[in-house]
Amino acid sequence: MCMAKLRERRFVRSSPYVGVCPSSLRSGFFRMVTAKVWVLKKHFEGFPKTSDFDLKKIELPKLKDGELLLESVFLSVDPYMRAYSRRDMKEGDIMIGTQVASLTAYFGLLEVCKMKPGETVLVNAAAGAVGSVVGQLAKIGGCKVVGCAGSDDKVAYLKTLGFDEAFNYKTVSSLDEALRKASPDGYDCFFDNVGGEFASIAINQMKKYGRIAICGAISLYNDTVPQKGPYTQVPMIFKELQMEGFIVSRWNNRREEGVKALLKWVMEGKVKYHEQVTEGFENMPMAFIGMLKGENLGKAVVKV
Ligand SMILES: NC(=O)C1=CN([C@@H]2O[C@H](COP(=O)(O)OP(=O)(O)OC[C@H]3O[C@@H](n4cnc5c(N)ncnc54)[C@H](OP(=O)(O)O)[C@@H]3O)[C@@H](O)[C@H]2O)C=CC1
Ligand SMILES: C/C=C/C(C)=O
Repeated sequence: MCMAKLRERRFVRSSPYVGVCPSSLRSGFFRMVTAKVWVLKKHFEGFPKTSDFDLKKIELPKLKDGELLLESVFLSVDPYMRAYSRRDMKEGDIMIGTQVASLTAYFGLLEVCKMKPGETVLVNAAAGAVGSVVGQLAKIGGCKVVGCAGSDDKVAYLKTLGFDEAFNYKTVSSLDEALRKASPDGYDCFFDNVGGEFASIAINQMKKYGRIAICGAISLYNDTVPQKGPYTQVPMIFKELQMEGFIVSRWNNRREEGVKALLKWVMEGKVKYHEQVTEGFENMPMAFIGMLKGENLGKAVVKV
């Protein structure tokens, strides 16, 4: 997701850079633009480091017909920043790039988990952008919601959002016990943002015919060596579970429906959100790394 201000028509460019911020416009016939860019210097080895990125200044190529120049206002610290152009825009207009966080929760819960009123929904990374919306949508849908997150403050936040049960997965003595205590009858739906060990344990506590939406696997993204079991085939068979991975863009043709529904709930106060704002384009790698470490509450964004 990005929010950008239209500075000049005729320029919109996908680039190999992690983040681009046009910083100055030189007047004159050719209107050359310099921009600050974060360049991925080196592919991550294990957990990303600030030294993997380089901040550079570049001169952007001249605009071509049909292109727009966008100046970033807010950037998201996840890898799917996009911009789209509209012919009827004028200088100074604000454009919103692809939004995925809340739509991911909406379509994942409705279409993959197929939640029904009265069911019990489990979500991990629950205080983050996707997870916090999953929990609130499941409440709107008449479900019991169990969430877990990585700090006591985040757990307290989940309670303010209406989660029925919440726990700190980093401090519980047994994840298995914590999940059982939160829902002794097990789980109908599991919205998995984390994968790995958490998912293996949770899958054992699914109810018969439970549905598991594999949204993300953040506990695995920075592994240099693939993690091994415990393996989940046996509970999958005997509980007759359905597990489905998904990418939110599957429902691009229903974005308007999702955005309208979510906006209505936000306006009605039924869906609350929090933004973790890092100030300054220069701090983008730190914001990204901080998000991976769990320093964000809600959606992590950078105010350029
Ligand atoms: N399938 C799709 O179309 C999409 C998938 N995603 C996925 O959804 C998930 C959530 O994304 P998003 O909401 O943007 O990010 P979040 O805002 O949830 O931020 C990431 C959070 O993950 C938690 N986390 C990090 N490492 C671990 C770990 N080892 N174990 C458990 N929790 C961990 C941290 O919270 P804590 O303090 O609780 O540990 C951190 O705050 C990601 O896996 C992402 O890849 C996102 C968008 C679209
Ligand atoms: C579109 C985003 C995908 C993941 C897995 O984060």
